[in-house]
Amino acid sequence: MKVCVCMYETTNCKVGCVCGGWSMVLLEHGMGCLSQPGKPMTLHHSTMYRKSKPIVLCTGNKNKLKEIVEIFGENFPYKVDNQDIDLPEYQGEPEDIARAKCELAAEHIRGPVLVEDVSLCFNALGGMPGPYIKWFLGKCGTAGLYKMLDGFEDKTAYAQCIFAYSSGEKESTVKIFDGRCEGIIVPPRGPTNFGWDPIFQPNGYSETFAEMSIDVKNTISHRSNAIQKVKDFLLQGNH
Ligand SMILES: O=c1[nH]c(=O)c2ncn([C@@H]3O[C@H](COP(=O)(O)OP(=O)(O)OP(=O)(O)O)[C@@H](O)[C@H]3O)c2[nH]1
Ligand SMILES: [Mg+2]
Repeated sequence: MKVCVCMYETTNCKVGCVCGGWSMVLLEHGMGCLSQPGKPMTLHHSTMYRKSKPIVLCTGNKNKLKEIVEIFGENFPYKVDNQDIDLPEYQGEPEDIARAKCELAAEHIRGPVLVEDVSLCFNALGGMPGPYIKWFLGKCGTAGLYKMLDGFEDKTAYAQCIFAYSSGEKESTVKIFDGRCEGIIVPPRGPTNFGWDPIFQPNGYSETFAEMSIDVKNTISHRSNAIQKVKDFLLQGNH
């Protein structure tokens, strides 16, 4: 990261911002910065948008993409492009799968990338199917997934969404953001257009993800919890 030292005094910034090369431009434009000396700057959103490289979100899942775009919202200051690259997913712990997927995406894109990997974890099964939910869903369907818990009293589960971000720079480390939503597995209810939504009923709600409005899902979901962390990270000037 290039280090800039602010040489201009503004109301908010006196000296020494570490800002990835932006402060001169911004300060010459009279925009100032909002950070404490030595801390990353919070930059003016529209300027960030114009100056920074787009973040490439690598996913082939249109439902995910729709939710991600909605959760980022209109005021998200970075341009996010989508590329449907078929990235191999290794076996292992969810975080390791997301990290490996992100490294492959960064190699391919050679720029800033975000990937997402989702797990549905049944507590009675020690967290399985977890990251393999896609394959279980494909082979057993939602009703079959519910039946997997027939022999267990414990129907509790959690949905986990891991975002992984890489700046795409050589030797940059992958940053992980883990978001979860606790709930129970129920017989399928509601529209069937997105994965296992019909069998996941989040705690505190009487509707499954599939039955509730997308606005409600997007405020409580595993995905929205993870994206909030991604947003906080990026808005601290980390992109
Ligand atoms: O009902 C759902 N509500 C959700 O909120 C949700 N998020 C993901 N999924 C499904 O869970 C598996 C994850 O696998 P996954 O993370 O590898 O996704 P994917 O392979 O479809 O896309 P990607 O890897 O290209 O991003 C896939 O079957 C997804 O369809 C969801 N189902
Ligand atoms: Mg996948």
